[in-house]
Amino acid sequence: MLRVAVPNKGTLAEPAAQMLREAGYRQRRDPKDLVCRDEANEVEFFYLRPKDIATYVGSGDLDLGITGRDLLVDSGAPAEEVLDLAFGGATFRFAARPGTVADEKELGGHRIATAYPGVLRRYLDEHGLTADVIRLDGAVENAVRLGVADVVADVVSTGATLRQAGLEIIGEPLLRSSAIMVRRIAATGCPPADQMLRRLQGVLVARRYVMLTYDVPAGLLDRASALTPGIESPTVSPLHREGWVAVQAMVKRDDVHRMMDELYDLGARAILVTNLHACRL
Ligand SMILES: Nc1ncnc2c1ncn2[C@@H]1O[C@H](COP(=O)(O)OP(=O)(O)OP(=O)(O)O)[C@@H](O)[C@H]1O
Ligand SMILES: O=P(O)(O)OC[C@H]1O[C@H](OP(=O)(O)OP(=O)(O)O)[C@H](O)[C@@H]1O
Ligand SMILES: [Mg+2]
Repeated sequence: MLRVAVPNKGTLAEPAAQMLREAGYRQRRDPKDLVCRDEANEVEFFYLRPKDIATYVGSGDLDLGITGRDLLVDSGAPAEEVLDLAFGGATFRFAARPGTVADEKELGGHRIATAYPGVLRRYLDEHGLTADVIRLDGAVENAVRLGVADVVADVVSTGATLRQAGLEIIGEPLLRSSAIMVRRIAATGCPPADQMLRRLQGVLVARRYVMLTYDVPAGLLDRASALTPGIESPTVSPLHREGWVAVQAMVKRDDVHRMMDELYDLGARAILVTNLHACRL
C-alpha cells in the first residue's frame, strides 16, 4: 500500500483533502480520524501536522506527503518538492515597527521572532547576517508589542495580521510558498506514487483549463486556431453546414472570456465553454 501524509488541520487541510477527492481517492469523513484506508486504490492516508510531514517523508516512513514549501524548507528534511499543488499560497516575510528597520541589510543584530527558525536561519546564513532568533509557536506578530523581539519573520497572506499589530513589511519575501507534494530525495521508482502524481496533475489541469468549442467558416480556421492552439493542437470536425467547421480546444480558464470575444469578432459562432472534471494528458 502507498502511504501518504495529509495535513490534519490548519489552512492546508481541507483543500488538500478536496484535491485528493477530485483525484478519485477516499478521504476521512470524521476530522478526528488519524488514518483512512482507500482499499480500491491501495493507498493509506495518514493525517499529520503539516509541520511534521516532511520529516515523515524524508525518513522514508511515508512515500508522499502534502505540506507547504515553507514548512519543507523549515524542516531541513531530505525530502523534495515533486508537484506544486497551486493552493495555500502565501509569502514569508520580515516585518517591524515603521521606521525601525529600513531594509533587509539592517536585520543584523536584531532579535527576530519566528515559528519557522529553519527558514530564517537559512536566509541569515545565505546573506551573511547574524541575528538573535527567537523561536515561537504562533501569534508571532505580538512579539514586538510585548518587547520580546524587534522584527518578526512570518507567513503573510492578506497582511491583515501585520497591520493589526502595527507592523510594516521589510523588503522582499524570503520565499513564496504554496502547498506542494513532497517525496524523499532520490526515492527509487514507485509506480503507485507516480500514478497519484499523474492524477493530481490531471486535477490541476482540469482546474486551470476549460474546453472551448465553436463553429467557424473554414476560411477563417487558421486564424481561429492561432487564437486557440489548445495544449497539443485543436480538434477540427466537419459540419453539415457547407463551408463551416467545428473546433474544440482546451483554453486557460482565466483567458476564456477574452478568447470568446476575439473568436466572435473573427466570425465564430455557437461558442461554448465546458468545465473539465478530470483529465490525463
Ligand atoms: N493565511 C495563512 N496563515 C497561515 N498559513 C498559511 C496561510 N496561507 C497559507 N498558509 C500555509 O499553510 C501552512 C501552515 O499551515 P499550519 O497548519 O502549520 O498553520 P495554520 O494554517 O496557520 O494553522 P494553525 O496555526 O491553526 O496550526 C504553511 O505552508 C503556510 O505557508
Ligand atoms: O496575512 P494574514 O492574512 O493576516 O495571515 C497571516 C497570519 O495568519 C497566520 O496566523 P494564524 O491565524 O494561523 O495564527 P498562528 O500565528 O497562531 O498560527 C500566520 O501565522 C499569520 O500570522
Ligand atoms: Mg497558524
